[in-house]
Amino acid sequence: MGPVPDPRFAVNCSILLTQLPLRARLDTVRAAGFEAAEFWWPFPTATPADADVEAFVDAVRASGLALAGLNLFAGDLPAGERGVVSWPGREDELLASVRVAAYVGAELGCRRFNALYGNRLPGHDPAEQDAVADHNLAAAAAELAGATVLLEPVSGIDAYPLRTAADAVAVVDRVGAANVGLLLDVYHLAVNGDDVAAAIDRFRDRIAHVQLADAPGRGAPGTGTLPLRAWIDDLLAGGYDGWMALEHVSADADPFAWRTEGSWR
Ligand SMILES: O=C(O)C(=O)CO
Repeated sequence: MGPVPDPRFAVNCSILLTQLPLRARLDTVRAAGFEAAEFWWPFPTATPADADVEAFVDAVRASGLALAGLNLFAGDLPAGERGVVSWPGREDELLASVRVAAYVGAELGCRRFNALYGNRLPGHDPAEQDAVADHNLAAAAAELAGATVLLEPVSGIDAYPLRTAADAVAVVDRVGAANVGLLLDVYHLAVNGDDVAAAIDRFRDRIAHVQLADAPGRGAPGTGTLPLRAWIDDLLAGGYDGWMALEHVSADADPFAWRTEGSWR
């Protein structure tokens, strides 16, 4: 085996540098030497005005950054919602956001779209929600042909049913579309008690995107106890050549200082 290549880090601009307006945020990321950014759904509703979509596309394009990933509409995140993919009655919103994402992807060359599954709803049969999810994911995968729809295990929300890499891969298998893959967010997996090294080993060929933060605290690499360096090296040595998005919080003036401080494992 040859030398392990350097990771290609992207920056999640929905969690980092959010004190800055969009253009300044993107320019800061570019000036720090990154070549890509990613976003959670960047609009207040699933059906943004054309002018808002164009403003977003223009801002990313003007920054010179690639768009590494985009979440589909996921409901009210601050209120604890994490997606509408499995929510009966929200199909039109989800699919409207898929069409917007397809447009943004075509404009900016983005090929990774994260479809947050949605919390379990009181009074609804989980099987009914899973059937809604299967239908929506198949439709999203068809609309986003040529790109990949991602499924992400998430921590911190008890009602969110995808906790481990195996949970997400089970949905990938159920849907059965070739362009649905696993979003390996090592922070969420570790917080949920999943064995991240084993998940990388077992699901290597299903991993379509990677996100990084340390735990506890969801801080920058080196602020917690996770062996991020070892997991990154394992992914790279195993042939993963996609973006690894920094999806951590930071109150530091320079949220990227850890890269040169050598303090991360
Ligand atoms: O809601 C979160 O924490 C996410 O990571 C969404 O992608």
